[in-house]
Amino acid sequence: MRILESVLHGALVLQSTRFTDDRGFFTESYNHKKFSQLTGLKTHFVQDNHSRSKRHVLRGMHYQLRQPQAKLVQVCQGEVYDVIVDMRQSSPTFKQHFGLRLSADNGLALWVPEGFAHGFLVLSEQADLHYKVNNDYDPTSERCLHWADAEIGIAWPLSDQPPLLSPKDAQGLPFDQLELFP
Ligand SMILES: Cc1cn([C@H]2C[C@H](O)[C@@H](COP(=O)(O)OP(=O)(O)O[C@H]3O[C@H](C)C(=O)[C@H](O)[C@H]3O)O2)c(=O)[nH]c1=O
Repeated sequence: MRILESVLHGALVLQSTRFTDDRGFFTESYNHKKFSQLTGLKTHFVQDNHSRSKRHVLRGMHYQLRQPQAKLVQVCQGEVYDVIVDMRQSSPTFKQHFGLRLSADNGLALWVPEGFAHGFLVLSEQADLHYKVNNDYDPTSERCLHWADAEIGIAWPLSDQPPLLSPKDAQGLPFDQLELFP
């Protein structure tokens, strides 16, 4: 695994190392020692998440206020447009967002520190997201930034179809109504 670029304050785009042969490929999707040496981070992941979504699904933009989660996000099937928004008032990139295509083919991973809202739009027939988090799920402190918030202005690669949203995400709040991180 290597760092491709640093995006927003503290977030990283990583490239996994693939050992390809006639059968296909092998990759260490996560190696604690190599990740720590590469990033200098002392991260203890407590939960692995796996979500499967069909084309046009948009999940997000979510964050947990009281138990903020850092995430290491990868796609192991299909392709998504993955987006993070910096919700940390003290950050030099506060209110800025970054998006990229994560796919089973490109083998990219996104390191998302605590304090970011996270979401994605599915671009393939189906997409499986695998991501590690370093804090427990806390639905009582979960907040949802509306995916189309005009102040943030995410340029989603939408098709002619509107995104498929959960009722929760359809009721996401505007940025100026959300509690933020210090
Ligand atoms: C996140 C989570 C959910 N759940 C249960 C709660 C619901 O019964 C069901 C679906 O939850 P939800 O609709 O919140 O799932 P997503 O819309 O994929 O939420 C995630 O979407 C964005 C992309 C994120 O980065 C977060 O990890 C997370 O908020 O799974 C759990 O049991 N544990 C969990 O950690």
